[in-house]
Amino acid sequence: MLDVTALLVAAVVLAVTAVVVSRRWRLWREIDKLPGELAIPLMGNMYRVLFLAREDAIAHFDRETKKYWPIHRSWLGPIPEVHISKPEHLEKVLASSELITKADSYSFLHPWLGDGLLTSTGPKWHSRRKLITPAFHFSILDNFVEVFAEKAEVLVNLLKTKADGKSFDIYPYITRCALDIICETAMGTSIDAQHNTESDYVAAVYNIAELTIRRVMSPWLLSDFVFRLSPTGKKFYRQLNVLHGFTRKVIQQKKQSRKNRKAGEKETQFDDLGRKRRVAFLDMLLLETEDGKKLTDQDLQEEVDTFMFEGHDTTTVGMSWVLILLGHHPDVQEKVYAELKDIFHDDPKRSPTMQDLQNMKYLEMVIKESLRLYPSVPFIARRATQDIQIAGYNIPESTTLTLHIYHAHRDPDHWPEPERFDPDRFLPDRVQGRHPFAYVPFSGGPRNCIGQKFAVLEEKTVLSYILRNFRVETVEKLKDLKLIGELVLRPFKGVIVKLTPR
Ligand code: HEM
Repeated sequence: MLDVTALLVAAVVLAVTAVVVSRRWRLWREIDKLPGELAIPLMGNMYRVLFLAREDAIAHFDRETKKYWPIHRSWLGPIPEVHISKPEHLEKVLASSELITKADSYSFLHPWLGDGLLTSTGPKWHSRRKLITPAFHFSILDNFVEVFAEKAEVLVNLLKTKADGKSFDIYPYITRCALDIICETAMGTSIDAQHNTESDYVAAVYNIAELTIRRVMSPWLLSDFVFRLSPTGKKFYRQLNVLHGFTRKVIQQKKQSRKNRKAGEKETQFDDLGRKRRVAFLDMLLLETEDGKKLTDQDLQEEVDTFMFEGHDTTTVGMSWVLILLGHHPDVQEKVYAELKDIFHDDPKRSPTMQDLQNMKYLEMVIKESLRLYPSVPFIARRATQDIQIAGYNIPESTTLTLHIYHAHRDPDHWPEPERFDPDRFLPDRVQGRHPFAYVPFSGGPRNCIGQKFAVLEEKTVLSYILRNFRVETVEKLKDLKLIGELVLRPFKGVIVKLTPR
């Protein structure tokens, strides 16, 4: 009897092994038809990046992508990854309503963002996206212009103390301004990060991104068990408690105040600081919840945390690159200034209205060209949930598809002289006829960025404040800047500028 059982177990183990091996064999055979560097068993191509300095990684990926242009493969240990850079090939993935599942690497964001809009997939993502889309309606964004302006004014006042022609890193100033903006618009709460630089919450937002990156770059921290026990993991979870504790508290307070209002308690038109009350994304989500579309506290927290994550680093680097590029191109900076003078001629100190922001046509072209050359999110990744044919190759299910937004924006077939900064590329007649996936800083298709209009309005407001008040110069040459593309694309050594008052 024992022999029969043992035989059966052995047969099952053999059959399962045969299926796994044949699947791996097929995967390996298909993937290795694509060009790419020599891969070694188990390690794949990781040997090429393991000892690479952080600031050299982008240059390395750039060389590799150009060498095998327009498509190549690499192996992250046993995991195959296909790199896609041509707009026509990006379209195949991004436009698909099937290929909407994020790559496994996004699981590093799970402890922080849970299964929110950025990381979820399938029916959960569909229903969330439908629910959240109205929160980004134009009328809601209109109510945020005042917030953008209020925070930008604080920024300009702080920068006045630095505008002595000496160089300094403007990046932390812009980060704190963007943090103030997203806190107020997402949660309706003011942390005043710009004055309160020592706040636990502000430090936690900073640290959590840094610790997430440290984990991604350290293969020995991949396992949750090991990570939790490591010093990096312990620090990570301490910071996570601060972040989640804060958002949880804000959600509870908002819910309570809505309950009080329903119970007949009259809410004043003004908040504790004497400012007119504004609607935040969280209010919109709570409204949806009261309309019967149930979102648990956990769901609300995931979405608020996702806005906090996606909504400040991305715009910070976006604005930083505009300042760097304008520092290198004083002629373009003067054209932007002339446009701003034209708009605000009656009162140089006036806060912008939505109409003013819409009139900043040239600044918008500058922002777009800057996002072309330096897209805030240079690479995104999906998991192939089915076989897919690209450039004559069959890419099997379960492969990681890494989409190089950075390289699509430099494809010489679509962008003549791709390295040249030229905002006129976005003149209406030059945009016409361009491939729809040649320019995708906000991704494209069904999983594009829900916050893109918000981002451009915020950037226009803050940049217009800075440029109305200061002339910006840069110190380092563009070609000497080393980039890092961890979560967002930024200059490794900060954004060093000189400001002089206008
Ligand atoms: C210049 C600024 C920004 C850039 C360049 C940018 C870029 C992107 C990109 C490339 C994606 C796709 C990510 C992926 O597929 O992995 C994305 C998704 C997303 N972005 Fe943005 N983003 C910006 C600002 C914002 C802001 C301000 C918010 C919120 C207030 C926001 C919220 C989101 C969300 C929630 C998603 C996930 C959408 C979904 O999957 O349905 N983003 N963004």
